[in-house]
Amino acid sequence: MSTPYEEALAGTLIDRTIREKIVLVAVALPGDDEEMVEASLDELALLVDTAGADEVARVIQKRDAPDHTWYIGKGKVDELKELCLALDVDTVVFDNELAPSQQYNLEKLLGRTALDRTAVILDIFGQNAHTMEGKAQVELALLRYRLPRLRRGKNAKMSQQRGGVGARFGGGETKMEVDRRRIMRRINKLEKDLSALAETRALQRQGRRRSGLASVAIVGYTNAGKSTLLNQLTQSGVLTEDRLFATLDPTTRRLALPGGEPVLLTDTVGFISRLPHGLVESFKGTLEVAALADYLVHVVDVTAPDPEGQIAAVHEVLREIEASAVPELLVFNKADADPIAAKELVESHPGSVALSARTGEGADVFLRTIGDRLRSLSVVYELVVPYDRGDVLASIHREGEVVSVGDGETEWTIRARLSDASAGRLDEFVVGDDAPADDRASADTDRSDAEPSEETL
Ligand SMILES: Nc1nc2c(ncn2[C@@H]2O[C@H](COP(=O)(O)OP(=O)(O)OP(=O)(O)O)[C@@H](O)[C@H]2O)c(=O)[nH]1
Ligand SMILES: [Mg+2]
Repeated sequence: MSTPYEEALAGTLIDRTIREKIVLVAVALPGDDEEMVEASLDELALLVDTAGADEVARVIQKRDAPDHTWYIGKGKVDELKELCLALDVDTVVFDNELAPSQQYNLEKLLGRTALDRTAVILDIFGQNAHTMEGKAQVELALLRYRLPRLRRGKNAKMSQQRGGVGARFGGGETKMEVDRRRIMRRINKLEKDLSALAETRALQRQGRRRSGLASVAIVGYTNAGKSTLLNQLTQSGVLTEDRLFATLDPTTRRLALPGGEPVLLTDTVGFISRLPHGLVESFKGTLEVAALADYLVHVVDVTAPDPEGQIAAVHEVLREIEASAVPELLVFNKADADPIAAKELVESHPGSVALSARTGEGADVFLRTIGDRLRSLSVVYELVVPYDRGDVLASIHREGEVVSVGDGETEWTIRARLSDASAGRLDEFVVGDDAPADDRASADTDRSDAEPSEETL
């Protein structure tokens, strides 16, 4: 018996026995730079390839505005149909987001499946989710996408009979109402499950906070080398691939910084330009790791066609998930493949570092930098430590910067610059700090539920 997830993907998995032939379509609106439209289509071709199909042609139309009915002009749809017949094309994929009605009209006229960028991304996500939460998030996004498109089931017959990309988002028209109700019930169930998982995660997070470890999230454009970096630094066996969205499920590992201070490093899902809003919504559980981190390591691929554009796209997603306020360290990766580009990018982004996650070159500077950055977030705390707790004095020296040590009758009074995390861990010895009033309020709240505990992952 198949699980609901398998069922949700049943119409959605690529038929591996054929590689579908795909025509890519884009509309250039006034103000769109032609090169950018081409670059965006190159990326769409990569997405299509990752999903398991082949680009056989691309069509670009300049328009003042998208056509309400077809997105492109009617004349262009006719041309597109000719092209599909001539090249035996299975599916057309638009780089722009199609309204359900436009998708329906296009399929009716073309006699084959019409998809948009969002559908292709959803498809890749569907193939790459492995954990329970990842699968629930993907299924939710897929069902939300499919719901307003249910009626188009009878279209694109050819593609549906053959399976493949096109079959993925269709529904049976005869049982449309039944399907709709079923999907809505399933959406409700998934939303409930995901919010229960969010609660579990909040508890885990509380545990981590108590353990006092600073959290660092690795973010960046898809394929930038985030997982390779995590592996390089922590010898984890996270899957790395020259494919888009290889990672959907977050992995957290403990990493010791050069000063000895441990941090939690999390590798997570990559971003892309115009990441579908529905996916961001469904993946908020996974994405919140960035918003809640103490620091972001923003990995950029220096060999990408437009690294600056990718940085901007990542910043846009960070804004959408409310992670803009978290400080970031820009890391220019794949310096081994293009050292000159890496050097130029570092020069134009003061404070950034370059490295090769693959060879490890530059990792030492990176680690020192992130250590310094985390320390600079720190506050001067006053601690009272009994003379018989030399171990505590040693950890203060190791993790922070000691400003002064006063000797008392039975104890040292130490002023030291500590990260929030270290202060949390040393909570029982802290008697005061010089944080600004509101910071202190939040630091106190954070620490109020802290108790000395083993560091836990
Ligand atoms: N030359 C070179 N290739 C690298 C480097 N780091 C990563 N790569 C390659 O880039 C590709 C993507 O690496 P990943 O680590 O999977 O990238 P990611 O950012 O985790 O990608 P997603 O999880 O798909 O978003 C793989 O083929 C890596 O081998 C590097 O420093 N140099
Ligand atoms: Mg990855």
